[in-house]
Amino acid sequence: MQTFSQTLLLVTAVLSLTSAAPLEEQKGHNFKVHQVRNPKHVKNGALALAKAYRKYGAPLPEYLTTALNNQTSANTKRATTGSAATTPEEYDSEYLTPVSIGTPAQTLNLDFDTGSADLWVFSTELASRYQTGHSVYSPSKSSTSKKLSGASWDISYGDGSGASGDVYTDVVNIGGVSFASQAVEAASTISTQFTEDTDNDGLVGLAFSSINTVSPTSQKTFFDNIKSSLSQPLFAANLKHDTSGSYDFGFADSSQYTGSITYTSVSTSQGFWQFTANSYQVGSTSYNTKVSGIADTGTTLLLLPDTIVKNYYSKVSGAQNSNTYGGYVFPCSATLPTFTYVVGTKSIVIPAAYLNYAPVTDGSSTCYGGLQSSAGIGINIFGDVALKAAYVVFNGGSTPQLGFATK
Ligand SMILES: C[C@@H](SC(=N)N)c1ccc(Cl)cc1
Ligand SMILES: C[C@@H](SC(=N)N)c1ccc(Cl)cc1
Repeated sequence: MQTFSQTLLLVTAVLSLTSAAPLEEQKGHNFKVHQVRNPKHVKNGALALAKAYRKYGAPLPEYLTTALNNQTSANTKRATTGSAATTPEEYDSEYLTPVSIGTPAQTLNLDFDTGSADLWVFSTELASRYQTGHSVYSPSKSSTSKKLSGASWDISYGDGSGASGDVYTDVVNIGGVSFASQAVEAASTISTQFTEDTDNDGLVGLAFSSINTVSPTSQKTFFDNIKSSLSQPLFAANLKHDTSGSYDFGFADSSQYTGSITYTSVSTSQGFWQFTANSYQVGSTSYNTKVSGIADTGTTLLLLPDTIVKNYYSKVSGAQNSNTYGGYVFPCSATLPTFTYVVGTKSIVIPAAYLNYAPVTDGSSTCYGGLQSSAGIGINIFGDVALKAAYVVFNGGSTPQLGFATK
């Protein structure tokens, strides 16, 4: 409810905002004075109004203080960006990225996984035989570690692997971007897939925090924690075949892709970066059918419906769906077609070489396909075989989106 004097003030303030008569008329003489509006000046009614209130020594009404505060937080320019090199294991089976944890920094090589939301690490809480050969997180050696009282975690992945343990908060730095109180999930148990993977020291979950497994209070991913401080609320995956690529935070690196980035909508309902490709191609044959799936850096292969997989391997002489090897195999000498998925109107072409994943066992002349069936999973998975053909932007803005560019 405004008093008369406040209304008077408001009227005065508004009048002071209206443009005054041109300077030359005001001064009476006729020489042309050419005023140039400051192109940089952003009109800001709330600020001008507040100035008028202050000029008359009147207290600011609540709505005005609120407006100014909202602007201040919005105007606080996000400043940070960062970039970390990510290096493929043999056959591009996974990509490992150095991450610094604690004070002094303990650097571990972690698997960035846009298909899960837990940051967990090999730790001193594991039986010593499982620590051998790994970099492990030792909370007791970090002056900034804090035990998250009563918290535990237990994760199972689609491939049947898993891990569990308790939780600390500590400073985590990735590619120069730091967060002081990141939930660091220390493993005290890990499955055989992890005990056998001697280079992987844990995972950084980059899916949505809604699927974090910490109990009783779920924790935020590193990306969720740093998002508001980034120049732009996004990260990008630039995975490559048989050589190091990068994870970029807060910016899309235009030196790393060609043409434009095509953005497409994301469903976060299952906690994943789920999107829909409009169509696909096997070689030059186009199939006009939509394919939904998740952008998942933590899964090695491209896992799609049987119909698509059958269309693909029908073009590969000697291909068969092997019970022995659990998927489509073919002679390593076979000529493979490319596989294309279309995001918006942008075609992402997966080179044939990426679709010859690896010999079924070292030295074999039978090779395992990079494209396999998603039957039984319940969701299609655009894993590394698909993502390493693109520069992929994971935009966590108010409406999350995925962006794809060729490179
Ligand atoms: C979503 C991924 S797991 C992950 N990226 N953390 C997945 C689910 C189910 C299967 Cl069968 C294989 C992989
Ligand atoms: C990301 C998860 S699940 C998956 N395989 N897609 C995982 C499990 C086991 C290892 Cl050794 C590495 C990664």
